[in-house]
Amino acid sequence: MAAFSLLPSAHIAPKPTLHFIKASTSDLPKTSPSPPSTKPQLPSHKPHHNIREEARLHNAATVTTNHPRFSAKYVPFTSITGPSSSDESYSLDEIVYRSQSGSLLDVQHDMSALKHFDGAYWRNLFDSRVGKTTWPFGSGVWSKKEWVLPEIDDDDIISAFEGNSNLFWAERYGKDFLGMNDLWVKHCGISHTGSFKDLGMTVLVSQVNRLRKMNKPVVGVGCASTGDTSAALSAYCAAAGIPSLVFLPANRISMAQLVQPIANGAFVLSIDTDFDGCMQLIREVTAELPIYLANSLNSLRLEGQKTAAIEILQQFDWEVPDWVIVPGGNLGNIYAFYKGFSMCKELGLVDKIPRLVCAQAANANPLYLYFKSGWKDFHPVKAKTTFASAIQIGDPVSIDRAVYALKNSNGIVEEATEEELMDAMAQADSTGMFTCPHTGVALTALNKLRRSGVIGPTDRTVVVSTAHGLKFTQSKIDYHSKNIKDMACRLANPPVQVTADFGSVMDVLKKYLLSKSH
Ligand SMILES: Cc1ncc(COP(=O)(O)O)c(C=O)c1O
Ligand SMILES: N[C@@H](CCOP(=O)(O)O)C(=O)O
Repeated sequence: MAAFSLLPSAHIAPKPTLHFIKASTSDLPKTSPSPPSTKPQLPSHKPHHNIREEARLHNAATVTTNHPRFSAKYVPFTSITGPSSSDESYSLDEIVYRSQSGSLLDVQHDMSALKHFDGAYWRNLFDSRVGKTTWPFGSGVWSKKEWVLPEIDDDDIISAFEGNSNLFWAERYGKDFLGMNDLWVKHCGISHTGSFKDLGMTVLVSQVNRLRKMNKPVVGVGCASTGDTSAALSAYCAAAGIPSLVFLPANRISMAQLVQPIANGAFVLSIDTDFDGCMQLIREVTAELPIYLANSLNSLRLEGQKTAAIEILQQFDWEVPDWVIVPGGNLGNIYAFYKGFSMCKELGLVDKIPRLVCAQAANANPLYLYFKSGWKDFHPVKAKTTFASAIQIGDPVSIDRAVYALKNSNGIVEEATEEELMDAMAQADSTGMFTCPHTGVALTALNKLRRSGVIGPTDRTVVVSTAHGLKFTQSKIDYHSKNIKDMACRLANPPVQVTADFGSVMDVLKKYLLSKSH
């Protein structure tokens, strides 16, 4: 059989007023459970406003009221304390990525202001915004604006109405392969640029837009990338008219990922090193030049990414799943999920959080090794080539965030070999999905935990699918052509070559139908 290699390889309990800001009448606290309307009522003789103008008019028609002032700031973060309550803090309008001691930063919200409203209020508010086109709340991220970037002007937001992604009931996959009846796949890759990175990038680029309007020294925005961060950055910057610069490890990302920033007009550097080398370079460059850092070292990104967790709860009508499994590389996303779930608990939308599983490729597994050591020894690794190329990362910048998230969610770390992740991806595809290899890593983790009995048959489990399978077609072609060294590719389903005559076609069809009849 010839191989088919096509390509080169609310009810509001009023509380004492804190600060006062201008808020629209529709945002006034209500004593009834109904959430505020998010749709401005415009005079009928003004039908030609676009949604951004509608929001502008709506915000202009505001009154001063006893609405608490929501705010957020950067604070130092460590794996032991999490976000610190020390005196060190920075405005989100400062350009800062690390604390004085060199630790990570976290965006800390004024929780006492948010607690001015109860859980029912927030649930109703968020639910009221789903499925609308109201600017900016039609976005799954900005529908949670008060918890994301509360102080940004709606007019400064750059959004592609990202989020609101499908939570897919994996009925057949769960039943046939895992004996599970409540398995779900959160398709974060069915998104504007084909990965979950859109969720964070809308926040980061919106804040950059605001900083530039404030005349802060930001000439462009840059990132190191294994392909998805760069795609999202270049798309959002292109939409905003802001220059973007991307550092890519040469020959280590898929063709589809490479073409995304090129098409969106980014300044693309293909560098002869791996992702960790690119990350080091972009950190040095952004320390010297007026280029804003867009990697998840910048905690703004995680504010957007955390909304996927809130969205999962919302999609389950605010019931908490037992498990959420997330593939991990630079390790920002596992913390983002933890933060989203934790905020929902702290603000009374739910009463617990799920157990988190972070899944790594065995070829790039520093977190897994750390976990297995009982959190004793962390050592960066030299990441080896993996089909899950977007997580080929050996020295994750968010290691401390991941450790904190896992320790505080009774979490687990699992790993997947190349064969395991490719088989899992093919198996999921055979039940109607079209997954990426990183989702294959997460599915392998599920498989292992299910077989060892850690995850039970009726446990409600969500696997986070982080990118669209269409970005990784070459790996699927290689698999289904059985064109991978030292891999059985046991689920390969290559096309059958047949001559163009009725008899030959009938022969192969009969053989196929026979094989299906028992
Ligand atoms: C498709 C995909 N899945 C998973 C990840 C891992 O996310 P994180 O780096 O936040 O751990 C990335 C990027 O790193 C990615 O691009
Ligand atoms: N997979 C990422 C790697 C960088 O992660 P980030 O979240 O720190 O930007 C990518 O697509 O580049």
